[in-house]
Amino acid sequence: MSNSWQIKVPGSTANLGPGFDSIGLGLSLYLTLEVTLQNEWEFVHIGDNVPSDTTVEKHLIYKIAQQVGKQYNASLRPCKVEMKSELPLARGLGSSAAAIVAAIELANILGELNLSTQDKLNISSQIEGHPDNATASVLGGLTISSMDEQGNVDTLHIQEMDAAFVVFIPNVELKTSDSRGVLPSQLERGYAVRASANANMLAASLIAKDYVRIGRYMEADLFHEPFRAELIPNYNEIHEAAKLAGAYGTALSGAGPTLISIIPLSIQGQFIEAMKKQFPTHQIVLTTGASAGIQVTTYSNSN
Ligand SMILES: Nc1ncnc2c1ncn2[C@@H]1O[C@H](COP(=O)(O)OP(=O)(O)O)[C@@H](O)[C@H]1O
Ligand SMILES: N[C@@H](CCOP(=O)(O)O)C(=O)O
Repeated sequence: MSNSWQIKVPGSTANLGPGFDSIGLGLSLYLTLEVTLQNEWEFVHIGDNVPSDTTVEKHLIYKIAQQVGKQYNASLRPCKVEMKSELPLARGLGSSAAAIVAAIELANILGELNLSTQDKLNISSQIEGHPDNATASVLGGLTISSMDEQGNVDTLHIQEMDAAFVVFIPNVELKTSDSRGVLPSQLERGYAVRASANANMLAASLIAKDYVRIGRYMEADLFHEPFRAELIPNYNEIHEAAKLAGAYGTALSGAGPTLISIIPLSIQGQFIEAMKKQFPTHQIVLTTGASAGIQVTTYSNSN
């Protein structure tokens, strides 16, 4: 019988501009949990990018895992969870969605729930409130989704993107809830129609792999970026510099404050070098789409 597992979940960038609350892309930056059965629950945090508090009862991963266990009338075997992460918190790289997806997988293992992929998509998107990050963390790759009022998620999953991505992470946090707080509750119809047309063109360009158009429409959002831009350090400067250095386009990553550029694979080295010189206070990271979503490795007990 197994007594330890590794759960590895990719972070994600949501929206890609006008795909607000719908489009997500898994990134090759990971949250990793090493799980070992023991008599009591325990969380051990390793390195940066993890909350400073490790109290079991308040831990997001513990709370979500218990909530999911309860939903399926299953009790979870206690365990030690050693957690490390490449996803800075509250920066728009889907750390909360990755944590929720990891917690659902944890409940799935410890409660022997036998969840299907569709169950994981539905539960994680319902908890997040929108399916963009959660579906990308579950499946990897690019996801285009809609969630109905009952919380049923329909996702179209596109695996490969022939481009690289560069994230510009500022040294400040911005909670997704705060960044959603500046959005208007209503949009005038003509404005909403233009916003929706840009989102349609982004989705069509992603499926057609028309990278020039992908870049153009990533920069044509009307749903959220116009209202969030003033919260984002160097919003205009990074857009302009990235375009001059050869990016197809740049958008807010999720709710921000990170910005993300999509660039041709051929210019990766020179692009990073130029951006690091121009934005020395940002952490600038070259990444790619994650080819896989949740990955579970089971270690069998030799005793
Ligand atoms: N691995 C984790 N373990 C526990 N809590 C986490 C983890 N990752 C994220 N969180 C919680 O989620 C919050 C960030 O969520 P959010 O504001 O939605 O930003 P993000 O864009 O990073 O998802 C953190 O401040 C923390 O409370
Ligand atoms: N569609 C959401 C995405 C939030 O992503 P996060 O990575 O910032 O949590 C939004 O734009 O609010």
